[in-house]
Amino acid sequence: MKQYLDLCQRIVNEGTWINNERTNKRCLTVINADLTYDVANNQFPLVTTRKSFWKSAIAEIIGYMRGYQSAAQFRALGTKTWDANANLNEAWLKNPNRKGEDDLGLIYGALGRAFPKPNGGHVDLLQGIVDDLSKGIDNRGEILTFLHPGAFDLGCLRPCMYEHHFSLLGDTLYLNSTQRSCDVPLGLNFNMVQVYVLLALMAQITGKKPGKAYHKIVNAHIYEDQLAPMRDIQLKREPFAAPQLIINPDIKSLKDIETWVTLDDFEVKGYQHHDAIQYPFAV
Ligand SMILES: Nc1nc(=O)c2c([nH]1)NC[C@@H]1CN(c3ccc(C(=O)N[C@@H](CCC(=O)O)C(=O)O)cc3)CN21
Ligand SMILES: O=c1ccn([C@H]2C[C@H](O)[C@@H](COP(=O)(O)O)O2)c(=O)[nH]1
Repeated sequence: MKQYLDLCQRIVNEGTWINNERTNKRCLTVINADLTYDVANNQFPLVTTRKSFWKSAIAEIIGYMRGYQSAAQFRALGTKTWDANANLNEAWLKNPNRKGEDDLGLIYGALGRAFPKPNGGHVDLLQGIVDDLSKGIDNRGEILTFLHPGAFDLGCLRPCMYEHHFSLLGDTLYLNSTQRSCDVPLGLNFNMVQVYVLLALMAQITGKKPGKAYHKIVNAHIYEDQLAPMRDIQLKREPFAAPQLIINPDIKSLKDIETWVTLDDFEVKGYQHHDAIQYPFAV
């Protein structure tokens, strides 16, 4: 939590104003941030200086692991966070590749579960990594990537957290996640949870111990209409201790995640937080 608040404060103190054409908003921006999550000791990185809707964040990462391509699938799992990008994003609405209401196109898991091969066919990157790690194999390239520059016009948004690289040291699983663009008040609140849960879940289904997760962010920004509540409300609050995440131990395979897991399989213990703050969302 401290590292999150330090990043927010750093943007407020040292950020540069950059005009963003896609959203037509200015962003106070810094380049490069590195966050670390201690999954081994269950230090769940949940923001405590406002109420966090962590279930939505977990729904998103499960949707990515399942290869979802529609905002309706995300809603059925328990989050509305993809509705605006599917149905209100001007550029996507005009794009002839959009297949109607709720379509997101080739985003995140839709690529990671069926990455097109240059010579035809697809590779299921996530299944390959799960198979290797379960056998104790780390080929120094256990990379789940959602980034395919040739597919940018086939989806509503380029992936923000675009790569997750898993590593084994003995029985301990590590994760390095990379994010190209980060909406710190809204998106990062979720992305920290997702990096943590991805390592915790992958360790659980491959029979490994979770170690640390390292989260690299390149462009970290606060939109102009988010600055006042961040600077004058959220940053004035004292954080509480980190809560703990409990994951249903019956989740034992990727098939389980694909078929029956719901948000009821996740519980947060000891979550003490300040009041909610509603930040504006830039589409
Ligand atoms: N500008 C922008 N920021 C983002 O963080 C973002 C995008 N666009 N587009 C794609 C996804 C969608 N994500 C979202 C979308 C909405 C919320 C949001 O509204 N969060 C509220 C309430 C969530 C809820 O009630 O479930 C929050 O207070 O955290 C968060 C992340 C993250 N991504
Ligand atoms: O997981 C996510 C997804 C999106 N974001 C934010 C980062 C940016 O503010 C926008 C995406 O806009 P681009 O113009 O494509 O960079 O969404 C996030 O923080 N986390």
